[in-house]
Amino acid sequence: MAEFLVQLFTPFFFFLLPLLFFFFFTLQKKHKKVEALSSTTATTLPKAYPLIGSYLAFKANTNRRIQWLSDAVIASPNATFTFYRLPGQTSVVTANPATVQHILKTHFSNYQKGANFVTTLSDFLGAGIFNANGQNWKFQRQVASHEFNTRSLRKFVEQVVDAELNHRLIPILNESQSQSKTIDFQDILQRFTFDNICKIAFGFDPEYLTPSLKASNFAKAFEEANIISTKRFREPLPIVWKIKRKLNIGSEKRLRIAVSEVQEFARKIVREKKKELEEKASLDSVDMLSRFLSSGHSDEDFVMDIVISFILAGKDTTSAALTWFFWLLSKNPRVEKEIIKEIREKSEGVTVYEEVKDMVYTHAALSESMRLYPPVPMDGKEAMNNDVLPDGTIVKKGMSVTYHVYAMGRMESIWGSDWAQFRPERWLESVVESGSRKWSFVGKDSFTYPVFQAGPRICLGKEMAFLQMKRVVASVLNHFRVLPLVADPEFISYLTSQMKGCFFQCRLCHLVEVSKWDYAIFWQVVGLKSGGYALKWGDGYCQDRKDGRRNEPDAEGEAKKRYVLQKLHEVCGLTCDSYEAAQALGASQAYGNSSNGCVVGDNSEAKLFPQ
Ligand code: HEM
Repeated sequence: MAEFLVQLFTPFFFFLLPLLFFFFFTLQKKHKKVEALSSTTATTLPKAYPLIGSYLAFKANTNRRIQWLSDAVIASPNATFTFYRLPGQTSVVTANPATVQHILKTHFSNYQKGANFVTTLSDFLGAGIFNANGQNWKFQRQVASHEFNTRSLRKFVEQVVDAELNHRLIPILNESQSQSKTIDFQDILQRFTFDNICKIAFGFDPEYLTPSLKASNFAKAFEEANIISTKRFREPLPIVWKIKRKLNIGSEKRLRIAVSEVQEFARKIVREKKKELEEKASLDSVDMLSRFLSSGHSDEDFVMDIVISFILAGKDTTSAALTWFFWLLSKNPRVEKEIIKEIREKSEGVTVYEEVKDMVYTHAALSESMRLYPPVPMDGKEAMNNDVLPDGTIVKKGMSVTYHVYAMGRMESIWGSDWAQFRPERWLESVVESGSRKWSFVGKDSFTYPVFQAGPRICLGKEMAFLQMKRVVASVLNHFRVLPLVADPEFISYLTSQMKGCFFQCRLCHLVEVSKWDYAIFWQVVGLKSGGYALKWGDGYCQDRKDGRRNEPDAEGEAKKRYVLQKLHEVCGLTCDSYEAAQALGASQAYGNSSNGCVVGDNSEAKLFPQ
C-alpha cells in the first residue's frame, strides 16, 4: 500500500504541485476578472490557461456551477462551449438544439454513458438503467417499458396516486394548516413521490409519508449517496476520490456506509418480492420488479441495482418539479387563478384518468415551470470516437459532451425576449371546439426542450410524471394556498435538482375560506428579515371597483381586504394592524399601482406579525 502511495504521489509533488502553485499565484489577479465575468450578466467566456484551463473560474463557481456554465454556454457562439479543465478533462457543453439532436439521436451510438460516468456512479447505481449501455440498457428499458402503458398509467393515477393523496398528503396538510404549522413542503413531496414509485414499480409501500414525518435512515442514506457520488465529478483529479475510496476515509467512507444502507433496503424489497413470487402461482397484479425477476435475470445484485435506479428516477424528479412549481405559483397569482378555474371546470362523466389528461392549462404551467427549473439540469455523454458537431466543434474520443437543459430554458433565441417570465400561455393556443373556446397544448420538440432527454433514451416515466404532478396540483390547490416563507430560494443540483437550505418552508391557507370573495384577491405572505411577515395583494382587488377606477379601494374592496386580513389571522395565525399601521411602519404610500395591480405601500408591504 505504502509503495502504491509513493508511486502515486511522487510525480504529483515533484511536477504537478509546483506547476499548480505557479499558476495559482500568477493568475490570482486575472482570476478575479474571470469570476466577475461569470455573473448572470456575463457576456465574455472564462479564459482558459495552459495546463489548468478554466479550472480556477470553475472552482470559484462550484456552488453555482449550473448557473455559471449556463452563462458561459449562452454567451458562446452557437451556444456551444468547449470547457478546458485539467489535462484530459476537456468537455463540450451545449445548449444548441441541433447539437442536442446530434448527440441524443442521429449519432446516438457515438455518445454513451462513458467509462468516467459509469465508474464514478457505479458504487451507487451499479448496473442500473441510469448507469447502463448496450444490451444491458436495452434489456432494462424493454422490461420496464410495460410499466408505462395506458393500463398501468391509469392504475397509477386512479389507485396509487389518489390513495396517497386522500389518505396521507391531504390529511397531513389539513393538520398542519389547522395548527398553523410551518412545513417543509419539499420534504413532504419527496416522501409522497417515494411512496408512489415504490408502490407502482415494486408493489411495496414504504409508508414514508406518515403524520409523524419521522426521519428515515434509508432516505438520509440515499441523499448522502447521491450527493457524494455527484461530488466525485467535481473533484479536479479523480485519482483523489479513488485513493480516498481505497483507504476508506472521509467522504468515501461515508459513501460506503450510505450505499450499504441503500442496498440493504433495495435488497429487502427484492427478497420479499422473490418470496411472494415463489408462494403464489400467479400474481393478480404484475409490477415491474416481478417482471424483472421472472425474466430470467434473477441475480439479486443486478435486480437491486435496477430498484435503486428506479427510486432515483421516480423520487427526486417529480418532487423537485413540484417544489419549484408551487413556489412559482405563489409568485404568479394570475396563473394560480387559471389553474383553479381549470380544476373547478370539470367535465361530467369522465374518469379520473381522463380528467387529469384534460388539464391542459396545468400541463402547460408545469412545462413552463420545468423550463426554468428543470429537475435534471445538465446531462452528459461521452464520445466513443472522434466527431464533428453540426456547428463545427471538434470532439475527440473520450471527451464528454453535456447538454445544458437549464441554459436552454433561458435562451432568448428559443423563448423570446420574455424568457424570464413564467408564462404558461407560451405552450398554448386557443381553439374553438363545439362552439366554445378551449386551450390546446402546443409542445416543443424534445431537442429544444430536453427536460426529459430525447431520442432512444428519452425518459420512460414522462407521461407518468405529468399525470402524477397534475393530480397533486389539482388536489392541493383545490384545498389550499401554499404560502412560501422563502423569498429567493436557491437552485442547486446533484444528480437531480433541489431547492436549497431548509427547502420549502411554507404555511398553508385554506383556499375555500379565503376565497369567499370569488378568489379576486390574492394574498401572498413572504418572510421578512425582520422576522415579521409581509403581505401583498395582487390583481383583482382594484379591478373589482364598479366605477372602474384603479387606484383606490371602494367600500366593497375595503370590506374584502378586512375579511381577508381576518381570515389570515384565523387561518395562518397572523395579525395586522391595518394598512394605516403599514404607513406608520414606513410605507410611503397607502396604495400604489404595480404591474401586479394594487399593493400596499411603496410597492412594499403592510407588515404582519406572527402572534
Ligand atoms: C418531472 C419528472 C421527470 C423528469 C424531468 C425526468 C427526466 C429524465 C431524464 C433527463 C432522463 C435521462 C437521464 C439520463 O439518461 O442520464 C430520464 C431517464 C429516465 N426516466 Fe425520467 N424523469 C422524470 C420522471 C420520471 C419518473 C416518474 C419515472 C418513473 C419511474 C422516470 C423513469 C425514467 C427512466 C427509467 C429513465 C431511463 C431511460 C433510459 O435510460 O432509457 N422518470 N428521465
